[in-house]
Amino acid sequence: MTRAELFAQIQKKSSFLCVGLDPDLAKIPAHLLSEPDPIFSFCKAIIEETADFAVAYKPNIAFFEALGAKGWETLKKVEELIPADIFTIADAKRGDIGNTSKLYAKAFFEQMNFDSVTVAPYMGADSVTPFLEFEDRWVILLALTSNAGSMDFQLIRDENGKPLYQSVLEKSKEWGSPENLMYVVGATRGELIGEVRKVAPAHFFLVPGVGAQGGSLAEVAKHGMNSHCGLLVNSSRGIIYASSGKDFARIARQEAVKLQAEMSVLLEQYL
Ligand SMILES: O=C(O)c1cc(=O)[nH]c(=O)n1[C@@H]1O[C@H](COP(=O)(O)O)[C@@H](O)[C@H]1O
Repeated sequence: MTRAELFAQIQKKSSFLCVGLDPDLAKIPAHLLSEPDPIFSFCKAIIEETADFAVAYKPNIAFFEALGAKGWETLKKVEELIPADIFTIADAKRGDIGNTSKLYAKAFFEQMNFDSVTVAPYMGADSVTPFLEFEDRWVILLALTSNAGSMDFQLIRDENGKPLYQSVLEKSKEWGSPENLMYVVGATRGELIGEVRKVAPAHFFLVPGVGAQGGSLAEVAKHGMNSHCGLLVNSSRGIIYASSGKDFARIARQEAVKLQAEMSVLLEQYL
């Protein structure tokens, strides 16, 4: 999917919601456990109920990989089920020496048909650029993550006072463009989102951390929105586990509607 197509979807749905698919056998409603593929049944119901309000889905690969070979089959079926006009993110946080990254890219862009994959920047240019060689496919590079451990490295300052995440942004902008490179910026980072925006004015940000991790959607929009919206805000547990009963999909839909309604107001305000 191109940047223009993604923006068109955002405008059409008045939404920049990414629904995170983090399906855990220990958390999905008990009545699904007797189904032949409980994780698929769960994701299918969530997708069917939320697709009108979401512009992206982000299956977190760990939740599928943990189930072994069957998990990979389920992941492929889930990816194929997502409507073609919705952006797909393989949240795999990959990155390795060049020839290995190339095969990671093939796994997600050829074996499966994801629009994008999350990638860690730590190993540098040759670990990231193989993912950028696929037409209309995207790298979503970890910049400033939502977790407490992000302080350990990402906020370390160099001798000029520049934090490491800023060096990651500046360097990686040479590898791709706003047409094929996004950044992960955690919703829990408040006004720092504005600092990231200064360095990357045109790029999309994938923003996890609203809902279960406590980030504020209004703050994210205030500091992060650009003229093409420039934001995909993810919520996983806050939507998919809003109910553990037989009504889980309907309640997930309600949570998605709530976020979309808030996003619609923010789009009116800032675009
Ligand atoms: O790359 C990510 O998606 C990611 C980056 C980050 O900084 N923080 C973060 O929480 N995530 C992912 O975003 C999702 C957040 O889930 P919830 O906290 O349940 O909404 C999980 O799949 C995380 O792995």
